[in-house]
Amino acid sequence: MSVLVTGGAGYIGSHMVWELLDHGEEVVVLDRLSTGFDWAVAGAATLVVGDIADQELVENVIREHEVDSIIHFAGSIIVPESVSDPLGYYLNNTVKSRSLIESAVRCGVRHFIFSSTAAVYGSPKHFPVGEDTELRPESPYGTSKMMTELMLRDCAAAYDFDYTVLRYFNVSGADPEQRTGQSTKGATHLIKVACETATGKRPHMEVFGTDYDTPDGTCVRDYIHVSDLVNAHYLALKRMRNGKGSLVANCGYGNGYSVLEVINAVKDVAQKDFEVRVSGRRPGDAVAIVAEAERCRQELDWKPRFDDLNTIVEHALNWENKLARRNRE
Ligand SMILES: NC(=O)c1ccc[n+]([C@@H]2O[C@H](COP(=O)([O-])OP(=O)(O)OC[C@H]3O[C@@H](n4cnc5c(N)ncnc54)[C@H](O)[C@@H]3O)[C@@H](O)[C@H]2O)c1
Ligand SMILES: O=c1ccn([C@@H]2O[C@H](COP(=O)(O)OP(=O)(O)O[C@H]3O[C@H](CO)[C@@H](O)[C@H](O)[C@H]3O)[C@@H](O)[C@H]2O)c(=O)[nH]1
Repeated sequence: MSVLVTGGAGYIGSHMVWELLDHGEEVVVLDRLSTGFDWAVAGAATLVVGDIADQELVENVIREHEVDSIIHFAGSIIVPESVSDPLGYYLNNTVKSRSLIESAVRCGVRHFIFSSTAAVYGSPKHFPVGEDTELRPESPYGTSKMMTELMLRDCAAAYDFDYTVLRYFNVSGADPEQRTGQSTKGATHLIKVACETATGKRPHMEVFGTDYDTPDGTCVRDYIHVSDLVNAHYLALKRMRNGKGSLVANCGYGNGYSVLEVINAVKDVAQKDFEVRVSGRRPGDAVAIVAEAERCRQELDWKPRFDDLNTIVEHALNWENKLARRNRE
């Protein structure tokens, strides 16, 4: 029996592979290497290079590796890019997920975990945001993920199949042992960008909008350490294997930090000042979003280990320094 990790050469997927291997699971990764890297996949996992919508390939992999569960990370992830390329996002995130789900159903895969996002909520009026809040995505990215959630709900009702939808808030940090981290080229995520600026890879960075209705005028997010996030996936897998059925749960800590607070944390931890320029709002950005995180703790018995912004930043910086050393060698 093995677990198929789609997008396992990417940032979060490569951490998932280590989490599964650390728990003694057999792992097969399917990734087309569009934003991921073959070297990011742990050597003990099998890497198959290909697209999730190649049904012949996917179904062969499922049968050959006796896949009982799929953890589906593969997708396109940049909110503003989805605003300018909605068709690309609906294709890669929605249409291709449908194809993967169909392959799973045809091959009798029993458990499916899906990377959803806080972006399905848009900018909710009340905080923290519980799972039963109305879904009102404000970007094609969020809508593309919401549509996949709905397909999973309907498929679980029709076929012999359980699913877990995990709605991630802002994923950041890196493996504390530095076995993997975020290596994305041309990264757009705030903590990654700030760490690249702190380590001199970028001359300066920008703050997108200081005129929001928030305490310091910048957007507020709930940053979750990637190692805690992938641990929630492992617990969700165990829960489904124990016959507990389908689940939709937020993955965040319930703490909101503004863009400026995050940048200051990076400056403090790196002990470095760097240039920060103020620019206009970025299309598709929600104003503020913070998770109600109780369901994940209760249903999965999830006990986060890195719920601390400075620790997240420290691990992200360690990985950035490792990448910089690697590039110099
Ligand atoms: N990073 C975050 O803050 C965040 C937050 C919420 C949800 N998510 C979701 O988590 C998942 C993983 O995100 P990430 O940050 O690791 O991104 P990433 O870009 O590092 O990883 C995505 C991986 O999927 C692969 N991929 C993309 N399309 C594919 C396809 N059609 N077939 C095969 N492989 C394909 C890419 O090569 C890459 O390795 C995504 O689904 C994303 O929407 C991420
Ligand atoms: O150089 C930068 C980068 C970001 N930001 C701001 O920082 C905040 C966070 O942005 P970012 O790190 O890009 O994350 P989000 O746009 O919130 O989206 C992330 O978090 C979502 C969940 O909340 C996921 O679904 C997405 O995949 C993931 O990209 C936003 O207000 C951005 O405008 C800046 O001001 N400057």
